[in-house]
Amino acid sequence: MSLTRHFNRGRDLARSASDCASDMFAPLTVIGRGLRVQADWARGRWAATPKDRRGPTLFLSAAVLLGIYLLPHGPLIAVLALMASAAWAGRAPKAAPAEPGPDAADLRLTALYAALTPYLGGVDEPSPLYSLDGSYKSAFSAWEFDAAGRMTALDLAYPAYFTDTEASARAKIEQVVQSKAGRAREYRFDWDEESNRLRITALAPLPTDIAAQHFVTTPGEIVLGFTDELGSHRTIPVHQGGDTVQQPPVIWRTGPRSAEPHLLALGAAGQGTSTLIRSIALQALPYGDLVLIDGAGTGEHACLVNRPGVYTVETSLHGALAALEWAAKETERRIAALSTARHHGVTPPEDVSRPLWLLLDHPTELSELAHAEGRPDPQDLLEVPLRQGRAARVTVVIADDLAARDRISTTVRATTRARVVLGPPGAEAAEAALGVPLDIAPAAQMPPGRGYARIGTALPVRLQVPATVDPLDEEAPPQLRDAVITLLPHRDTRTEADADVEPAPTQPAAQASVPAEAAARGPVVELTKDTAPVRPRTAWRV
Ligand SMILES: Nc1ncnc2c1ncn2[C@@H]1O[C@H](COP(=O)(O)OP(=O)(O)OP(=O)(O)O)[C@@H](O)[C@H]1O
Repeated sequence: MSLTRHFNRGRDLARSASDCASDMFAPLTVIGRGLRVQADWARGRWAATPKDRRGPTLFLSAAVLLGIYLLPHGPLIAVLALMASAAWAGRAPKAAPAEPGPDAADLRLTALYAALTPYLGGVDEPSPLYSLDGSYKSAFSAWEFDAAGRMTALDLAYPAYFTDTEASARAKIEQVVQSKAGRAREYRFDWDEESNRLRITALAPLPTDIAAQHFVTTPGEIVLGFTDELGSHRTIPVHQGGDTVQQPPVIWRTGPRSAEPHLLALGAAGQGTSTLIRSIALQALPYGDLVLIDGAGTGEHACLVNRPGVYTVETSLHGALAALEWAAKETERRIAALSTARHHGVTPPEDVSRPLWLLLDHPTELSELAHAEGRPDPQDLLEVPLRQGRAARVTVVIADDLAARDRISTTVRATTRARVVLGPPGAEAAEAALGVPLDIAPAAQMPPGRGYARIGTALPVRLQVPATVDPLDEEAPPQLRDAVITLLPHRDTRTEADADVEPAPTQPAAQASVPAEAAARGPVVELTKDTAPVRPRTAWRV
């Protein structure tokens, strides 16, 4: 042990002595190295001097040395000059500048250029924009990268013969760009077909922390969600993260003057179509009445049961058929009443002008059941409200699974001109859901409630639905549940007093008075999953 200590101590001493010595003798080392350099130089010169000139050279050198010797302090000056020049020649050579590392942007753009070449390169072209031995600088004119080295924008040219009018050709390019630039983000593709240029922009994520709340809109306007500044020129004040900020909403205008009186929302499973229905219901209830059909029967809309203005929340095929038959007759009754009022030049009664909402969550499940049982398809019963509902202020909202889009009836597809798709859709599914190809490449993963909306013939815009959780979902964050409870008609608590439900009128003639009664009735439901009944009201039982 002690031997090791001695050994270590000795080694430390030796190391510090050598450090000291090297510091002390550093000037001598430099001069010595310089003298060696000079000697090498002199030897080289001597070897390079032709033999016949060596004698005169030697003689001249000797004469110079003699002259120096004879000068006052000549030898001392000569020695000092020699030492100084040796110190200069022997100084440590400058470290060679480090080779610049490869530029990340350069590498990424080169990789993207190479990946696009098979799709945009011309085989027989004399000077193609894209070729195997070409440079990205020939086709890419501008680019931007963020601090993390990720591409945020790119401007590129493509050859005129590229079939930029074909959705499938575009989709291939968009797929390549997204795979090279990172699938975690969304990209907007602006194809300038006239000048054969493509502008690619990476899109910042939309905020996901906007909860259900009272939005500042006019009656008939429904906030489907929020978008970016490209998607809306309007902003509304929103409570977000404990503050009030301005956010651009996606507004859907309903009512008799709306060109898009009905909405179809499709979404991948778990991406938030039921949440969208709940969000619409909460915005519609202050101004109208609603019938809700929950085809999946999951009870996700039980919080609306027996609320003022909510006629019914149906989960069974039987109840759904009864409710929809009533809705069809109610639409016809409203049309007749409106036409009579117009004929007599009087204001239509309030019960025909109060908006009526038919909200159907996963109706294709009921369609399948109806088909199996040989009963009428609930979607067929929507024909009258869909076709004549606009004048009668009857608005239909249908939400279903993206995978069930083929089971959506032709009438529904033809009459729902406001469209939403939630979740990351493929190019084909997006086109089927929105009616036009999507010029945005969705991120591989999207939070619930994220998708795209298209109102009428406008271009699709990005959409984030406000977080409108089921207040009966005990796993949902309490503040989000409370936000929804606050908006339910007759804001109350989870301990609302139980009360007998007044029997609804049973005569068809009395159906017109249902809205007024529904509005007048007080809170009657206890907000718990066990006791909230989901049952049809007797008014439209068949
Ligand atoms: N906009 C949103 N913000 C926050 N959370 C959301 C949003 N939309 C949905 N969620 C959450 O995602 C989950 C699934 O939502 P939801 O039930 O609405 O989806 P869905 O599409 O109807 O599902 P399914 O098709 O399986 O019935 C729920 O926990 C819900 O709270």
